[in-house]
Amino acid sequence: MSDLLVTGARLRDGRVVDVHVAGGRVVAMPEAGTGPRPDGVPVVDADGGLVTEPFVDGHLHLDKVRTLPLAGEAALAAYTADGMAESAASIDLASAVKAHWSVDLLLPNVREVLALGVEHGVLHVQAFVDVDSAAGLVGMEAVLAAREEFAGTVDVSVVAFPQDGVLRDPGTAELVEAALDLGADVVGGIPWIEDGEADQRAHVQWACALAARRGLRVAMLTDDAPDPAYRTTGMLAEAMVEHGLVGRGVACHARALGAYGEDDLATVVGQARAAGLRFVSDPHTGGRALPVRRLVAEGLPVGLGQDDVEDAYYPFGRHSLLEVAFLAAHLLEMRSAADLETLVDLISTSAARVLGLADHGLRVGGPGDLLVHDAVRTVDLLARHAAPRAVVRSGRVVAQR
Ligand SMILES: O=c1cc[nH]c(=O)[nH]1
Repeated sequence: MSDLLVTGARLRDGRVVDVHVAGGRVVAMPEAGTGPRPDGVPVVDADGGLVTEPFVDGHLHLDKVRTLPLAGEAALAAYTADGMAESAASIDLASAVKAHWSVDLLLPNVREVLALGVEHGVLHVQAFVDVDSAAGLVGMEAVLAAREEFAGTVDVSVVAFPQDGVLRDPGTAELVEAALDLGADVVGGIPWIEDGEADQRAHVQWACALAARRGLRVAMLTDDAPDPAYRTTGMLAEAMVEHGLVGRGVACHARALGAYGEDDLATVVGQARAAGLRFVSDPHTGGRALPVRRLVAEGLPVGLGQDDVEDAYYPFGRHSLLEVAFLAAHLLEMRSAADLETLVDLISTSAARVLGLADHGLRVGGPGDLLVHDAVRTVDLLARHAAPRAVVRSGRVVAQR
């Protein structure tokens, strides 16, 4: 909990202020150069550059980061990903390499990618961690250890994620319970990969009942294929209402919604609103994306996520949410001035709403967490998608260029 003065900070609404942080909280934001200058307090001069909230990664498979070398050439060959077959191929490949997993193998990768995120201003992560018959609790142990190491700098919300299904992979339900006992804080799900609608519904019901019983949130990968026959996003919304989880659920990917006709899409939007369902899209890692612009216009909370970093699903990734937003500007056709502001919201304030982060936001009384950028205009922030000049957590500079 430190004191800091950030001078010449350009806010996204155009005001240029000095940000005074005391005891790790923002205590004043007067017009630049007008407030008292406290003695002996470290100063970061933003010099008229944009200052934003920290970035929030709503969806990262943190256990798998940098495991692409294990999957090898076969994974590269499967990267044509735009459909059901390819996505399923990635799941099978990623599953096969788990036989080689150990905490010693995974933990250095997890650390490196969290540290890379800090350099890029990512201070909140919703981490999906496989718990299934192939991985057991190995990935969970590695990620929980890293969460401990980064406490105070990065907040990692850990999802116990049954990557290979619950009905398809017997024993997984028990492993998810064990992961929650170890310290995972969100019940995960991937209903769309179960065999047929009845099993998909049973998967959603199991996860929501478990979350309700333990007083937790749910976060699921729904309908991760461009096939309008998939219906698990609506199933999730309905089950959230049924189990008293209103406002406590996140659907990631939901790519099938991009293939729905207007009537079906309107139905899911209505169900999501009633359930307080939030969305995370990662348009760069796969084919046809969730209709983000439409969901934002409907007032539903949406965030973007990195999804994967150098694994069987995606060969790139620097854990840079500005890079993700830059790619989304192309893939979602969002390049007007208003769209660019929305994209920055999707990796900061709006993503914080998706994860239910109460203590996020650059304001007097808020946390002393902020990013100082070189860019002066939002368009330059996205065009350069560079690491921030300074990354500040609770008034402490945790990364600097
Ligand atoms: O199911 C999925 C999709 C993307 N990345 C994963 O790790 N799993």
